[in-house]
Amino acid sequence: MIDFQHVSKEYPDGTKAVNNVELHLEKGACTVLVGSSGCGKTTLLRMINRMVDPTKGQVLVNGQDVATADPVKLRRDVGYVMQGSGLLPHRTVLQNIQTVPLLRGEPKDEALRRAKLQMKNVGLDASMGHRYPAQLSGGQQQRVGVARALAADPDILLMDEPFGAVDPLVRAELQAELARLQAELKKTIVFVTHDMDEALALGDRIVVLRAGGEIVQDATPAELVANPANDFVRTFLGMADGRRTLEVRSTPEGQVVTDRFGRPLGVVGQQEKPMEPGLPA
Ligand SMILES: Nc1ncnc2c1ncn2[C@@H]1O[C@H](COP(=O)(O)OP(=O)(O)OP(=O)(O)O)[C@@H](O)[C@H]1O
Repeated sequence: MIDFQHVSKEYPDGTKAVNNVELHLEKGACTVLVGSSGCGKTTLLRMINRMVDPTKGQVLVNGQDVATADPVKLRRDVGYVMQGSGLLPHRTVLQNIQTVPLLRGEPKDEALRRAKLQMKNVGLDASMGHRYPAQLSGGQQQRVGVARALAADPDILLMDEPFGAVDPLVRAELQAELARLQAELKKTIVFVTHDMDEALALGDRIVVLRAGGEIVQDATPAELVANPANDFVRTFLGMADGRRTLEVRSTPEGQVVTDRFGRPLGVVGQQEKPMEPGLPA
């Protein structure tokens, strides 16, 4: 679906942001690029919709080199959500969400219908449609940002630290909403974060990067936690300090899951798992 082939980016001031990256992103999956500040995540993301052009190598979307695509059309066809939502301040919520459908020449009533549907999809009350972005909370603005990106019905959704500026509770809510939406929509999502918990919550695949856009590990969340490639990944996961090492302890009250200090975190799940499709009952 999206292929980075020997991709490098050197900015005009000589900064080597990304060096010889080889990466394949699956259609319909959420791939999270995770790594500390400045490791090249945003640079990689922006190469997909040509906000940044590589200095070497190629980025292919469905087999086509994006360098040969019209950048304006590409940006309309690829959804983009960023931190701080990037909403137009003098346009209402509904006007913001309708931007791309109207630019594409869709009839006004169809664009409005789609905008209202997307507001509902991201959990925004219809009454907010006529507010301006400054009249919304940070979390609500991010929801509008997601609705705006989805209103264009893109196959690909690029998300650059979209929930970075909201408090932890709202952030967890937004992550859960996105996971719910994605289970239904199956978009190809590329999600950038420096937060490993967020990566584990959302990623079908997680690509761990370090300085210079070097890929340290590309794995499913379970593989990453079970088999971190090296100390860098272990530290980034918080395994080096034991944060993810949980224990099951027997107590007079029953079995309890604790952290490495013995602090109770929860219990071992008792819920029945749904049967795999196709297996005999
Ligand atoms: N326009 C630019 N000109 C020069 N250097 C740049 C430019 N944009 C980014 N860089 C540099 O390229 C490197 C990678 O930046 P990038 O924004 O891709 O990293 P990041 O992993 O997304 O970081 P963050 O998590 O802080 O957003 C950094 O060293 C950054 O300073």
